[in-house]
Amino acid sequence: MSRTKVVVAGGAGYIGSHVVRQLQRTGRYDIVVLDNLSTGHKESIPDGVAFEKGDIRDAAFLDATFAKYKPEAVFVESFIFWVGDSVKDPLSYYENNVSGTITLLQALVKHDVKYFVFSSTAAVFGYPENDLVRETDAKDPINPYGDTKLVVEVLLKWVEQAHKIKYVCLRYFNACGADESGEIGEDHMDETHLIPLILQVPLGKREHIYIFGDDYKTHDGTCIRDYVHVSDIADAHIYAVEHLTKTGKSDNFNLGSGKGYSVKEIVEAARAVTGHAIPAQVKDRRGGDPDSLVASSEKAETVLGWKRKYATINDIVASAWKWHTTHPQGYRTPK
Ligand SMILES: NC(=O)c1ccc[n+]([C@@H]2O[C@H](COP(=O)([O-])OP(=O)(O)OC[C@H]3O[C@@H](n4cnc5c(N)ncnc54)[C@H](O)[C@@H]3O)[C@@H](O)[C@H]2O)c1
Ligand SMILES: O=c1ccn([C@@H]2O[C@H](COP(=O)(O)OP(=O)(O)O[C@H]3O[C@H](CO)[C@@H](O)[C@H](O)[C@H]3O)[C@@H](O)[C@H]2O)c(=O)[nH]1
Repeated sequence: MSRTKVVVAGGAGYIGSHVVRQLQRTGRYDIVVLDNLSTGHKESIPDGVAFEKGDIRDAAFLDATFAKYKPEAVFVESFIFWVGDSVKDPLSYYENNVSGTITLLQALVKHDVKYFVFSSTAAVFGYPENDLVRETDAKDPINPYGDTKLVVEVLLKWVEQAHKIKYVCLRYFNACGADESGEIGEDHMDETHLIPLILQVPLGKREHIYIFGDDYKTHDGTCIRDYVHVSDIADAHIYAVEHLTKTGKSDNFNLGSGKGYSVKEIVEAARAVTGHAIPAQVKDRRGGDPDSLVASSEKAETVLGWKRKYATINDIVASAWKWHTTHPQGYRTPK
């Protein structure tokens, strides 16, 4: 069987590196990672995967890379995404995320690449109108980060019409956990995500976890989110590209689990997994946090055939714990 040539832009980052692993495990893809290493890690790229260091905003670099590898599909994980920063510095967000994706799409057009899988986000919905967020729900981002994703989603419709590029937008809810091998995981400088921050307590890196607000309209007052294992999210990329090659139909999918957990419940799960007391202190709310954000995953399951392997929050947290205990300094941990 012939192998499909794919480019993973941002493939050295947290989610991108897991997409690369899952693609590689199928044995059906020739993979090239394209990454400027602004937040990614070269050490995450496994043997057998080509790497080109460069920027998605650099048309000449993309031209040379696409001419060399002749990809049939491109996956995009190369966004900057700290929500707080996006409010303070919207221009950098639009420049990297929107302008970068436009330059990338121009390379797809020039090199006749047919398929595009885009890393979108729950943040396109802003404050959700329903308990379970469906693909058809209103989109109204409340920060520049979410808006850059929505701009690209809309842009893709017109690019498809003009240039016949077929695309899938995957809207990740809260990505977490780490690859079963224990070799790759989450290593963000200035981490803001809840689960890695909680695990810094049993690792001895912080004394307690702050809970941002306990006066939300939820059963225990803390925010509810939909935590999905990063390898399950990565698998969805394979379903997405197979869907595109089989049906030629562009589409958008929410990637969640249909079940939300409160911040307090995540802290409890981490206590159960690590056996550590993990002290928690309640602080003021963080700006721009909706009470609850949980996805219906029905469409991804029925249309793509997406199946999640990680069913329980404890399994998800345990996989993150395995990565952090073996890599307390992330990729800088001496071997
Ligand atoms: N982590 C989450 O919970 C979550 C949830 C929803 C959506 N997302 C989206 O998923 C994507 C990946 O998130 P992540 O957590 O893996 O982030 P990450 O920072 O770990 O990975 C991003 C990668 O893209 C690279 N990159 C950034 N700008 C680039 C550019 N201009 N040119 C080339 N490479 C560039 C970085 O070096 C890095 O390797 C982002 O688009 C993010 O918005 C993440
Ligand atoms: O020290 C902390 C860190 C976070 N939280 C709370 O934990 C929840 C989860 O926060 P975090 O892990 O930062 O994720 P989100 O802000 O929900 O954002 C993630 O999930 C979104 C989709 O749901 C994506 O759009 C974003 O890119 C991704 O960072 C939120 O209620 C936070 O207020 C705390 O209480 N204490």
